[in-house]
Amino acid sequence: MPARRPPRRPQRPAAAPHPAVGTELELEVTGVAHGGVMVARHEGRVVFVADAIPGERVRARVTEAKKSFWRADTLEVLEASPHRREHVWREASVTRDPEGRAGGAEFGHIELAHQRELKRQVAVDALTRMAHIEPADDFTVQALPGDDERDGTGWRTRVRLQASADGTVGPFAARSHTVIPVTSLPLATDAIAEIAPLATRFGDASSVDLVAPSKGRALSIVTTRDGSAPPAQPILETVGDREFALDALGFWQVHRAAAETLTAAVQRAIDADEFDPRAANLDLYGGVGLLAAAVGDRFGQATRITSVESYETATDYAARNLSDWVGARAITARVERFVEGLADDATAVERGRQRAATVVLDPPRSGAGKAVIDELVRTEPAQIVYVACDPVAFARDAALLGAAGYGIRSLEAFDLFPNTHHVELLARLTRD
Ligand SMILES: C[S@@+](CC[C@H](N)C(=O)[O-])C[C@H]1O[C@@H](n2cnc3c(N)ncnc32)[C@H](O)[C@@H]1O
Repeated sequence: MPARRPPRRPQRPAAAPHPAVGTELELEVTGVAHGGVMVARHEGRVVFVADAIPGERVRARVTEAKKSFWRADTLEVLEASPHRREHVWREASVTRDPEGRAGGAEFGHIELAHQRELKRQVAVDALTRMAHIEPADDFTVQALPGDDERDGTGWRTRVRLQASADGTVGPFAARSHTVIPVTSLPLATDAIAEIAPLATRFGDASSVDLVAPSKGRALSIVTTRDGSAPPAQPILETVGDREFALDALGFWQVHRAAAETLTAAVQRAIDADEFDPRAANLDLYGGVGLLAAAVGDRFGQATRITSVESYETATDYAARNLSDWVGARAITARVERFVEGLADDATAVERGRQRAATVVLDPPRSGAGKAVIDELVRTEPAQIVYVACDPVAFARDAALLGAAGYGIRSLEAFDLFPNTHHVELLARLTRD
């Protein structure tokens, strides 16, 4: 007997867009929010506005209408902020139709020093509101070497171009997956700009990655639509005198000066009096071992440290990159699995080593999260150095750490992503 098909569910009609979507508003922009958008109000409701600056009056079109907030795109600047300037990327300018603006440079219309001030405000707001931590009065977002001279351009050593159905490549539009053809990539390093195939059509590509390592020539790697992985390409990055091997498409800090800046900042953050080279020191979310090497280079040959990373290829490279330290090892694991039961399953000797440990953690944008923080604090490490690429996720984790008795002893912020809204924080935490 043929199998009976279940009766078809009546199809739900597609929800009609909210009547506000598409309407135009005049808005007074009053502040900055997380995520590269500014804050305004319309009839008491918060509207997050793209391509504006606090202090401006703009005409904007509503793109999304939720119960508690709306989103809008700036169409025209009616009263400009003194911090407004011509966008560093012509193809992302507010003078274009919002759907045709290139994404990835959402602060490019703001003077560089003021971008950093807005990033500082976002970080301070997240930390005070979510973690009840008040950064010191002199807390600022620090520029990386060379950025002021180039107005925050020429720093990206990695660029992904997306391919549209007709083979045109370019960045996605600011808030959609529409590929925008562009004639330049101002945030990219000169080496990438030179090889960028912006006028080429790629018949069967889904994306083209451009990678400019600090050693060797820049590479262009095509990923095809059939989903097959491009062949592995080992590259070398240098940080001071140290070399790191990695796969061209593996994680590496994107700004040309970021690896050096974070190495120095991690070395500076660790309190030598709290550091024990024989302890069960950890480098969580370790990539190819950049920050474990920073620890090893500061504290010498006898340093014991375990670098934990989920991507096996990166761990293989990390093992190689950390071979100078006999006490260093790299293991492939998800951090949440690695820390699970770490304290409970340890012997008394191991517990002593855990309590004496320095833990460096550098999670992805979503942060480490409750499960990881809860297990980590059960090991009671002597100090935690948290490298964060998202201030809100960091504030969430800092609140959990605070509840477990770990307070922030030092805090720095770096403008690793000029002309975008992103900011990097680096904090050292110890028990009260
Ligand atoms: C922000 S990167 C930092 C890498 C390294 N610390 C560096 O500075 O080069 C985060 C790394 O965490 C890895 N990762 C992401 N989620 C993970 C997880 N749940 N467990 C372990 N590693 C993870 C990624 O593959 C990436 O290499």
